[in-house]
Amino acid sequence: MLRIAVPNKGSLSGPASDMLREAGYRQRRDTRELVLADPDNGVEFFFLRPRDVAVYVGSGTVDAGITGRDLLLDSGADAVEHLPLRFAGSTFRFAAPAGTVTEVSQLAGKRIASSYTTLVRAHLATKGIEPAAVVHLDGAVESSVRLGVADVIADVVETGTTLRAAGLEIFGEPILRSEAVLVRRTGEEPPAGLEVVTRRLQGVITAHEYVLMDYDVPVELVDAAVAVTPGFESPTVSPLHNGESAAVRAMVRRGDTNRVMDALYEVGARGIIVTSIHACRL
Ligand SMILES: Nc1ncnc2c1ncn2[C@@H]1O[C@H](COP(=O)(O)OP(=O)(O)OP(=O)(O)O)[C@@H](O)[C@H]1O
Ligand SMILES: O=P(O)(O)OC[C@H]1O[C@H](OP(=O)(O)OP(=O)(O)O)[C@H](O)[C@@H]1O
Ligand SMILES: [Mg+2]
Repeated sequence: MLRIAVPNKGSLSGPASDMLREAGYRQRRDTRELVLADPDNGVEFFFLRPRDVAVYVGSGTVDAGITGRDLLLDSGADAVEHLPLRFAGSTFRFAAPAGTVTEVSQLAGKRIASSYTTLVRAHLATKGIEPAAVVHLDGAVESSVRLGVADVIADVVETGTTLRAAGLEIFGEPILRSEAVLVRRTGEEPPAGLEVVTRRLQGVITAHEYVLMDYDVPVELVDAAVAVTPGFESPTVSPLHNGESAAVRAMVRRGDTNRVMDALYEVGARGIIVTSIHACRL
């Protein structure tokens, strides 16, 4: 059976299990369950700390796992990104009290607190900057400056709410753009069975990111309408019974739905209907 590590806690845990469930896999009902077999699909899930997932994958004790790109890079484990999963998006950034440190070059000689110290050290090394110290903290890193443990932090930023509440401001370019990722062991062929898991997860991502759009358009306007909705490969165009119009079906990015409907209406399409995709395999 393919062994897959899944975060047992934290912000990745819920969405990771939801995604696997949507891909047709059994997921645990009780958060105290540590292992769950899904024999029908030939997979066994191990619920592990998100920070440890890449370590298990790198050691070869599990075949693949879901973690954050930031956690993967910080772990230094022999694991590589296999598939970005498009949830838990965040940036990893430096921040300091307003006006104190405003450029990365000013980090020389400063104390920097983070839960991702390997990542921070590696980043500073590429810039040739030597800090006074890189202080490892487990969490609530935003409080470290006020409490006098550090001058600057490097932390996960999603909305920026936590930073603002702590009176901190980001500076410099993002150190990293992170999201949840499926990881596998470095330098090995993907293990047997991972291809099916990958295709299923890709199907879930596509079903979330795209909608199906149907519309009717006079035959002489089909080319203009199809230019607005080119679809994945090419849209399906079927003749209507009246012989004057065609029915068109195409996949459209969910975020573009209303702009595309406006454009189609302008072209002359009518009866535009948008449907969510429940599942797909491209
Ligand atoms: N607010 C957030 N938005 C998006 N991703 C986040 C957020 N907070 C943490 N993450 C991501 O979650 C992963 C860290 O998971 P981890 O469980 O260690 O911390 P957590 O989600 O902050 O949970 P906790 O602090 O409760 O242990 C990283 O990949 C990080 O980028
Ligand atoms: O930009 P925001 O939307 O505010 O989100 C980012 C915050 O969310 C996470 O914190 P969490 O609540 O998990 O606490 P932690 O620092 O103890 O991990 C992360 O570590 C940041 O602190
Ligand atoms: Mg956290």
